[in-house]
Amino acid sequence: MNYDAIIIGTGQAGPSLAASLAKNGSRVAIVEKSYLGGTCVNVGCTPTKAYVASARRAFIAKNSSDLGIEIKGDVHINLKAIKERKDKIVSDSRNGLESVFSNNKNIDLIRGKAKFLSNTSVEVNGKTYEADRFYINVGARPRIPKGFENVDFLTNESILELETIPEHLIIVGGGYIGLEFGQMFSRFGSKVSILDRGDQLLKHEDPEFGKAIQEIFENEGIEVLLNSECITAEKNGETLEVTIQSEQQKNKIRGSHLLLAAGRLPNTTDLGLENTDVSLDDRDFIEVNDALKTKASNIWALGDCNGKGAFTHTAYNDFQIVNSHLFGDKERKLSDRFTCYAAFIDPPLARVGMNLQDIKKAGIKAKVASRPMSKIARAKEMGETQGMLKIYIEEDSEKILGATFLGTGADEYIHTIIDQMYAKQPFTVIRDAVHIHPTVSELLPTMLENLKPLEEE
Ligand SMILES: Cc1cc2nc3c(=O)[nH]c(=O)nc-3n(C[C@H](O)[C@H](O)[C@H](O)COP(=O)(O)OP(=O)(O)OC[C@H]3O[C@@H](n4cnc5c(N)ncnc54)[C@H](O)[C@@H]3O)c2cc1C
Ligand SMILES: NC(=O)c1ccc[n+]([C@@H]2O[C@H](COP(=O)([O-])OP(=O)(O)OC[C@H]3O[C@@H](n4cnc5c(N)ncnc54)[C@H](O)[C@@H]3O)[C@@H](O)[C@H]2O)c1
Repeated sequence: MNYDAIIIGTGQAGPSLAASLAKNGSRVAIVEKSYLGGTCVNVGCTPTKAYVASARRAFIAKNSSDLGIEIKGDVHINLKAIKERKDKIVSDSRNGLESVFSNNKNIDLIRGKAKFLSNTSVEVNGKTYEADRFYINVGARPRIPKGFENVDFLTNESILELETIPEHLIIVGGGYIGLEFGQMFSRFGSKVSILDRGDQLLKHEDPEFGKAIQEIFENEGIEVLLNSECITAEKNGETLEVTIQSEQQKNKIRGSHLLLAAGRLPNTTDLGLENTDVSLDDRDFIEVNDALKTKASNIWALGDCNGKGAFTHTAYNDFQIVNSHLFGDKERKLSDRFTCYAAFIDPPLARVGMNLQDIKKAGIKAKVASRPMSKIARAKEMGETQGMLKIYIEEDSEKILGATFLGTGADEYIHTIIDQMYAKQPFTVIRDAVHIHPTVSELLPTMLENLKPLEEE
């Protein structure tokens, strides 16, 4: 069977690209080996944020006496009902995608696992399909550390299938996945222990943010064990035992359930890429240029599998870049993208561009605007004063280098900074803007009136 283009994977870039190619007259096939919608829709952003919302309601129900709200009696957490709500949101999204494909006569959906036979052909379920161009959007999967293969562990996929709340959830990994699930299950009623081999939570953030999050988690009753390399696990009756190597000693921690949140690996090593000109880097990510083209002139790689981002918005932006080269002004490129993301813990941590460590490493002369949430009127009114805001400005250009916000609503007002960075305007534009009272955002101009040298941080 011959197509103009074949897309492998229905994650966050593939479906939009299929629709655009089809709209512009191409005959397209899109191959999917699992559920339509990929990680984000089925086992990533969508289900976890639905659970985060339930967990926050539970927390508020149990912890509002400081605002004069007392709930007498038990707050019951019904994980089965929480899961049913999540399943409905996920299946609505998945079904929406199914109908996009079935209603488009230029798109064939092929169910099965694709493997390249050459630069111009793939095999799916024993059948060969040829195309002029290929777009790889195969995503990533959980990394299972050595020593854990033979134990009954959970991943971000299986934990979302539980219908009863774990008594004691041990989590290996203090990154986004570990923290989001950790706080959520603690709020559902599990005892939670988060273990990381590093010396702080969220290793990509400045240490003060890792520390602040650790404090917030510990205040909620979550156990955080740092400098703890988890080397193996075994089952002893109903109990799971994880062996930890820390400071020359071996310890054991026991719990009822074990979640592995120890990073993700790209789905690139069983794709038959050895039959093509596509190359992988030393971490098995597909190597691409600024327009996401691989070393094969007719094959592009988008989303998590190219290692240029690990988020839904970066995968979708990859689609926008490729699409601009196909049907637009051909001007969009990877190197124009600023790193930005949020960890959807409560309060959320949101980040754009450089942090203090990055700036120091790059030797850039910079100033900082900062404010603790405890000095923000709206946060006080809401009773949510945990966290702090930092914005970094390059001294010479007056451009914003980056910001890290930890605080209520941070995942929304970080966009004030993101947009300003894309607008390539000096920080003085925000400094002189009038923001609405009472919001957290209204303090951003005030913060920028008080820049300090980095050394005073
Ligand atoms: C628990 C969790 C929470 C997350 N939360 C967020 C969040 O809040 N915000 C955010 O921005 N990001 C979040 N992410 C990350 C986000 O889900 C991913 O970055 C995003 O889904 C990547 O999209 P993608 O298109 O690259 O690949 P994916 O969405 O992973 O899609 C790849 C698809 O390709 C298919 N596939 C793979 N190999 C083949 C093959 N050989 N043949 C056919 N099909 C194949 C897979 O089955 C899959 O459907 C989260 C991730 C996890 C795990
Ligand atoms: N809010 C979001 O946008 C969001 C949410 C969840 C996941 N994600 C995506 O998923 C990706 C993966 O997330 P993740 O949290 O699994 O990975 P991560 O790389 O962010 O964190 C993994 C952590 O596990 C630790 N670790 C690994 N092996 C260990 C061991 N044997 N013992 C102790 N600690 C160990 C590492 O030190 C690291 O801190 C992220 O890069 C992110 O892009 C995004």
